[in-house]
Amino acid sequence: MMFLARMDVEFPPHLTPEQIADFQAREKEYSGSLQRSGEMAGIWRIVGEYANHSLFDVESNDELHAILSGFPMYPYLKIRITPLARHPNSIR
Ligand SMILES: O=C(O)CC1=CCC(=O)O1
Repeated sequence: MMFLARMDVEFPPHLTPEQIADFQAREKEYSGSLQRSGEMAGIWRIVGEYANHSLFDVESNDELHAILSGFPMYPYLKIRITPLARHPNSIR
């Protein structure tokens, strides 16, 4: 099952730059492992925003939820999910 996620990052003002850098480092590690295992098929920065579009290839809604809630920055992410189905005109 393919899902498109839009994630907007909203850090609260009380976090220090060091705390933010730590979240970003842990996020990069977790995201990298999901990309290497294939559950995260890609991630793109949305130009001009602290936000991304990511593509997930997972077995179920429950698996997607577990993956998303495992992101270290999850408490600071506003996530919108679009389930994707194969388009009849797709040649792949
Ligand atoms: O877009 C970001 O920087 C936040 C993020 C969520 C998943 C990821 O890899 O980065």
